[in-house]
Amino acid sequence: MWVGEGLKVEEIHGKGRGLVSSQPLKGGQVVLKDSPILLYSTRPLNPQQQVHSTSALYCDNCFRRIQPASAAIPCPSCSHNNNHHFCSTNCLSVAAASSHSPWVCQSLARLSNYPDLTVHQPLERQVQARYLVAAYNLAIVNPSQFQILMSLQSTHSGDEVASAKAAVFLHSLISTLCPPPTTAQGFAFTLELTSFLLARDRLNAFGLMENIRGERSVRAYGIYPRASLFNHDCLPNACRFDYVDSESGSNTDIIIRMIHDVPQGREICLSYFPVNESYSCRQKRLLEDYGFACDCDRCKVEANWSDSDQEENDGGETDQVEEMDEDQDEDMEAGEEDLHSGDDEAREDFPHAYFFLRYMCNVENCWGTMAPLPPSDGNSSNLLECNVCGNLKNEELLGAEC
Ligand SMILES: C[S@@+](CC[C@H](N)C(=O)[O-])C[C@H]1O[C@@H](n2cnc3c(N)ncnc32)[C@H](O)[C@@H]1O
Repeated sequence: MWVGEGLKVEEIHGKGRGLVSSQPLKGGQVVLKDSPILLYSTRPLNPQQQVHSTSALYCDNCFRRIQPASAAIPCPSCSHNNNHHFCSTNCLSVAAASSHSPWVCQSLARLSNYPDLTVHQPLERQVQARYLVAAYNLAIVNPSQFQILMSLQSTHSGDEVASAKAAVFLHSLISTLCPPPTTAQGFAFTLELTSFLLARDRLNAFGLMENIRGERSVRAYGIYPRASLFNHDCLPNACRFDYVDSESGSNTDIIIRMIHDVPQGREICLSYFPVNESYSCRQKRLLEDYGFACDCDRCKVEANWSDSDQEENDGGETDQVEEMDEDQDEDMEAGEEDLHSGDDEAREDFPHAYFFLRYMCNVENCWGTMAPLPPSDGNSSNLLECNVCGNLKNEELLGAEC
């Protein structure tokens, strides 16, 4: 499979498949642009349960914010319960032929009127129901993309009893209220398939984020088959950008850019969550949500920290970053060799301080990761962009800012 500029798929010991650089890569270089095969909203199924009455309205096809909300075009089939909206007639007709087919429309309407799901279950279950409807719809409208979904990693993780219960509940609900049409080729609607689909979602979904008045939430989840091949590292060398509110026709694509230079043959990894999380939180999340114990270089170092070191770092490592000796920054260049170099005591205790100083966004409570803008004419850019808030920072001014 061709995955992206300068990347190849390899089996990585203990991790399954992963992506490795097939040539030296430069900081800021775009190594992958990927389109979703599936997108689904995180809104409650019943609009009356929207947590904030002021919550933004998104197009149910392209997931751009609809502004003003009065410009929204309701789906003519489910407008009676005011459930699904589009930003244009084009999005409405594209969705009607794909992600918002008559079966989806009917299924979501039935599910939204079912209190056992919408009142007595957590929001997470309703979002899983949306995902299952989207996945079974994919099997009907685009069997080849459904096969791609089926090829993604699906090892079970976390609380297996709770996951099995959720699968039984959702499967029986869909079987009763809205079974997928039996005409669909290439899949059998079984409890086993439902539970594998849920596991694939847990391990592979990327969140398209929203930031309203500093409060971050996920507006939609997407399955990006090539980006799903990136393994996790707590000190990633690449990070993900999306520009979902942009006017571009491919606004739901995600872009993976290199954070710094890496040589050929190095595994390229993302962090599956903000890099400021403490060692214990990271280990817990990775085990519960992704089914593995992380043994990356950063975890190896932090595993030896004392409890007081851990506590000091819980809730954000920025304090330590701010305390870092500025000389360290001057000593080091952006290249990966430098990130792993250093033999003084401070670097052994906290060799990744440099990473936080340089590549973590310094906007309050953002915790985004910064990567240089794409190089032009083979020259790396001095401007770093935050993948959460879009803040730009000039590398040359880094010392002055800190
Ligand atoms: C999004 S998938 C990544 C691609 C996956 N390795 C594959 O073969 O398709 C996430 C899964 O990859 C594995 N994985 C990712 N990062 C890992 C790491 N640092 N150590 C061990 N396993 C990892 C875990 O099984 C995790 O649930």
